[in-house]
Amino acid sequence: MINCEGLVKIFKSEDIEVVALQGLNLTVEQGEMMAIIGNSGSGKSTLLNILGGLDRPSAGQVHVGGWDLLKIKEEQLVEYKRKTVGFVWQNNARNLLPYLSALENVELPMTLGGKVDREYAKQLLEWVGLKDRMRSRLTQLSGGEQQRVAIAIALANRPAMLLADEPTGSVDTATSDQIMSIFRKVNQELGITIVIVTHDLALAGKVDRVVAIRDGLTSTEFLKRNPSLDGNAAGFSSQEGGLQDVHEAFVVVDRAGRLQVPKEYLESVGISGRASMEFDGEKIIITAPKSLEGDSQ
Ligand SMILES: Nc1ncnc2c1ncn2[C@@H]1O[C@H](COP(=O)(O)OP(=O)(O)OP(=O)(O)O)[C@@H](O)[C@H]1O
Repeated sequence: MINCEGLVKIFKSEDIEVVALQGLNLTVEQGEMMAIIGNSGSGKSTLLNILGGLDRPSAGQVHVGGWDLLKIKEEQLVEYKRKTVGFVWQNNARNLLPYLSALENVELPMTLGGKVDREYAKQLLEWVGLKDRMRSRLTQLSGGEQQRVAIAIALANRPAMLLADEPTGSVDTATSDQIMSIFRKVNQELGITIVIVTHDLALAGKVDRVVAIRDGLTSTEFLKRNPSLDGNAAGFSSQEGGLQDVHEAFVVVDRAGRLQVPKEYLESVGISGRASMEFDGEKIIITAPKSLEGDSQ
C-alpha cells in the first residue's frame, strides 16, 4: 500500500534549511494497522503529511496505492486526497462543523464527493458507538465523542488508508482505548490500512507493528510476538514499556546496509565518529576503534 524509499523532505526558509526526512524507507502492507513512534521533531508529522498529500516530498520515492506522490500533479492530488486518504488529527476541530448534527457532518464529505450514502453514514456512526447521538449537534457532544465523529468523517468516502496523527493526544485513557478499538474494528471490517503517528508507547502497544523514527530515518521496528493478540486481549499491557513486553525489537537495515546504532550503545562502548567492525562467521561485532598504531607499522 505504502512504499517509501530514500524519502527526503527539506524545509527551506530564508536563512535555514531543515532536513526533516533524511532518506527514509518504509513499507506498509495493504490492510495493516501499524504505528510510527518517535520523539518530538523526529519527522513523524512530516511523513504523515506527505503520505496524506498535504505536503510535497523533496526527493526519493513515495508510492501509495499506485500513486507516485513525487510526480503527482496538483489536480490528481485532489482526487488522491478524496479517494485514497482519510485523516484523523489530535485536534479534530478542523474536520467538524459545530452547527451541524453528527450525521450531517459525516454526510458532508460524501456531498463533496458527489454521492451521499445515508445508510453508510449511519453505519459508520454506529461503528464508532454513536448510534444514539447521530442527530446531536457537535456542540452537544463531548471532546471524545467529537473525536469519534471525526473518525466516521475520515471514513465517509471509503478511503483505502486512514492516517491518524496523535489521535488520542487530547482524550483520557478510557476514550483512548475506545478509539483504538474503533480503529481495530474498521481495520478488520473494511480491510482499511491504518497508520497511526504517536509518541505514546502505550498506544503503540495496541498495533501489530511499530516503526520508530529517529532524526528523519526509520531506526527500529517492533513486531508483535503473537499477532493473534489484539489490543483487547487479556494480559495485554498498556503500561509504558508495554511495547517491549509484547513486541520484539528489530533494527532496520536499509538496502545499502545502513542501520542506526542506538546512541546509548555507542556511548557505553565509547564509539564516536568511527568504529571497528568484525565478522566472526556468525556475528557482526562493532567495537570502539582498535588502536591505529598497529595500522601504521
Ligand atoms: N513547515 C516547516 N518549516 C520548517 N521546518 C519544519 C516545518 N515543519 C516541520 N519542520 C521541522 O522538521 C522537523 C520534523 O518535524 P515534525 O513535525 O515532522 O516532527 P514530529 O516528529 O511530528 O514532532 P512532534 O511530535 O513534535 O509533532 C523538525 O525539526 C521541525 O522543526
